[in-house]
Amino acid sequence: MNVPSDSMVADESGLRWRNDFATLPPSFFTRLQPTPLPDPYWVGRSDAAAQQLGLDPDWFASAEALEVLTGNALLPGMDPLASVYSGHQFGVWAGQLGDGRAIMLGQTETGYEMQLKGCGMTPYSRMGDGRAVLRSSIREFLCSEAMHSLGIPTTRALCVTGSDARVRREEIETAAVVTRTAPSFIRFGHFEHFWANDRLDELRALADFVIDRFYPECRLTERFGCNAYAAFLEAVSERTAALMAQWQAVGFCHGVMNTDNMSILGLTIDYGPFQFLDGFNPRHICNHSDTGGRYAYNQQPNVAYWNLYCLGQGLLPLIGDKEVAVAALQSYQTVFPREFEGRMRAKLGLPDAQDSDRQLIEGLLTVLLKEQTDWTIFWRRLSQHRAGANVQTVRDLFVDPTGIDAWLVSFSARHASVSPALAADLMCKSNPKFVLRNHLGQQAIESAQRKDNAGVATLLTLLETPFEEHPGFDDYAGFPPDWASSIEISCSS
Ligand SMILES: Nc1ncnc2c1ncn2[C@@H]1O[C@H](COP(=O)(O)OP(=O)(O)OP(=O)(O)O)[C@@H](O)[C@H]1O
Ligand SMILES: [Mg+2]
Repeated sequence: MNVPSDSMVADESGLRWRNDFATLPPSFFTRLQPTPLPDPYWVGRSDAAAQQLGLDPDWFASAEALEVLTGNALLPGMDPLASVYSGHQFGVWAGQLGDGRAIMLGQTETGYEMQLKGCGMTPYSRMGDGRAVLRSSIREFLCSEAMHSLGIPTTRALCVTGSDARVRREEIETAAVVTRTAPSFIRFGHFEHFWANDRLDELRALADFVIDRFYPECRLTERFGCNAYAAFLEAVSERTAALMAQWQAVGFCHGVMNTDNMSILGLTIDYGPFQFLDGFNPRHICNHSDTGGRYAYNQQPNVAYWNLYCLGQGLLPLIGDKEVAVAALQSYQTVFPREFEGRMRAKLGLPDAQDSDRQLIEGLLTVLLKEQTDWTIFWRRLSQHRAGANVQTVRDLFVDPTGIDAWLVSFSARHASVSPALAADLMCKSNPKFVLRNHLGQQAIESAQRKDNAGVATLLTLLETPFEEHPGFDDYAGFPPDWASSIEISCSS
């Protein structure tokens, strides 16, 4: 393996490396090298993510990139490390966790951390093997880029590489590595870790690190008696509320909302057993391991709030007053509904708010619930109807159209004062035609397991521009086939 050297010299990748996270005290991380995988091959690559990083396109296509992004070589200036965190899993304190299979290679000068997921064991691997399998890596890769293109805050994925190295799960599978990027991978669990271990100096160092880089406005607050840590908690809570509104509006189920999977920046992080809703079932549970439904679709906003309480508990020694910490969490209760209604209004093509909108939204959800109408297809057909298509395409989605007919009357009445062109445009930009349904991912995975990566590339193209029509690809925007309901996605990855 190459030895890293001079940190700020641009290398062949076109990037200059630094690592702000490594300036934190040594108790935050362990420096270590990824464990190589034999004979890596490309599975999927996102040129859009590469461009965001400022990565040289020729280098990204090179054999060296394949080795570096599998963890088999380092570029000069990379400073690989795994970080420690703790967390609550399924509502229970789980103690120390950490990057058990993820290693941060460094941070680009443009401000993105680059992390390999599945690149070998770390001191935080516990019983795990440090690896990720091909199927879960493809899902993470595609969904990261899909969410980004939907305008939903997320960690991104630069590429997936595979290897024939064998990995044991329920059965023998092959290994893969996803390269992820984000301004920071710090989670609520990082704060909980230093709180639980009574390491207040480190807790403060972490909070200051995050505030200075990502929430500098908290230093200027006059709220909470000029308490920057309380303002920080409030800001994280509001970002999280906004994220939850986006998840709910697009029908995204995360599946494992443990506090170690909650980003301090309000990003979607850790694509495991996620799913986009097919039919509208608010109680839908996407994670086969979640037998109690803790992370069901309709629980997500409440669970996020619960997780924010855990973060608040972790920050309490810095905030200094429990009542202030509780007050800092209060705005979640107004920001989430406000953001959710805003997102739903956009889906309905309404550029401004009226008091009756909540009723319109709730009325629609009741109608969709009755027959568990397909979430994505309904919204797309409604958008097309507003753009001029016959309303019958919407009515066809219902065995008994009585409810939707009544609702469409109030929808039309509400639209009487809205420009049709403006409404149609807003709806077509708010209601994607393409989302990463389980069966689409599954088909691409099965091809990739036979070393045919064309399906991954096709899906990536569609998901990168999910609001466009893509003539000829309607099959990817259709109803899930019957066999889709038998796909079981669990925590196994
Ligand atoms: N195969 C594995 N080897 C080592 N550690 C693992 C493995 N799978 C999961 N872990 C660790 O178990 C904990 C919980 O796993 P979880 O599924 O939430 O995370 P993950 O998918 O590995 O990673 P991330 O949250 O970074 O996307 C984390 O500390 C994670 O690093
Ligand atoms: Mg995780």
